[in-house]
Amino acid sequence: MTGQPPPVHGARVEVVGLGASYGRTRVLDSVRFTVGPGGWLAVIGPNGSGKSTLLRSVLGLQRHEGQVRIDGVPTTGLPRRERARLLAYAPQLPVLPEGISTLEYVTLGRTPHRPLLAAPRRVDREVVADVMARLELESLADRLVVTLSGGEQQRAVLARALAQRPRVLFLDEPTAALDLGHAQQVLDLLDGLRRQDGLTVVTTLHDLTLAGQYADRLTLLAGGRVVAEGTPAQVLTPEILSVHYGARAHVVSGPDGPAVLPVR
Ligand SMILES: Nc1ncnc2c1ncn2[C@@H]1O[C@H](COP(=O)(O)OP(=O)(O)OP(=O)(O)O)[C@@H](O)[C@H]1O
Repeated sequence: MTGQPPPVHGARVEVVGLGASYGRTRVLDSVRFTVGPGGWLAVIGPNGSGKSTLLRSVLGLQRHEGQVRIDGVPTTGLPRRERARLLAYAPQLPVLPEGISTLEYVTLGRTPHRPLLAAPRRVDREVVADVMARLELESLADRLVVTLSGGEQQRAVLARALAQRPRVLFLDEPTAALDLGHAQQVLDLLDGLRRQDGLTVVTTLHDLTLAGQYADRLTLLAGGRVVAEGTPAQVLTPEILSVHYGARAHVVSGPDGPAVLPVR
């Protein structure tokens, strides 16, 4: 492990009246949530409920209505570079560039912080080395990033987002391609960053047990609307899972939050 990079401080994210459509099909309506510095909000919901569209809208990557404020400042007025210094995003299905190494790919995360076309500075190299060590990517540094396995690519995408040293991190299904140990490693890393540095974390998560054990608030989307929100224990109930997922499940409470056990 290398020396600690300078700390970042999380920001408050407020989303009000968010709506989005694809053509004439409305996929998000009147969505609102707030997450404070150091908070971890997991957006959950069945397939097609609008989770990815919500993240993309909040990041300004998608046409939408409504307002997104970071520390009270509407993001619509923020220059793109300033927005990239505040907010980082790891998409569910990233398109990785051909012909560049994993190290070069992760270093792209430093772009918003350094002068255009300038070579990486010492601080950039230190931040990149730190996140690559934390995500066990050092031995893959020289491999073409497109040749990594699915789970290795997912860790590289997360490393690039962390190298950005954002104040808010948006992750779409960050553990989808990871085995259980690597999923816990990534979630523990995020948990450490939010507790130590106050990084604000917003993730979508299909694994409801992991969502319940790591996030401090859950927002449940169904049909593009918020149908439940609160602490994991408030949202992860057998009734809510039955109504909105059509799922049969027991919910077992544990010291780190509820665990969802599917019932045959
Ligand atoms: N580019 C698009 N054009 C048309 N419809 C789209 C497009 N992208 C998404 N949709 C639709 O919008 C709805 C919400 O999709 P979205 O990907 O946001 O859901 P999700 O909750 O992230 O789903 P999943 O859990 O399956 O990843 C779905 O009905 C989807 O089919």
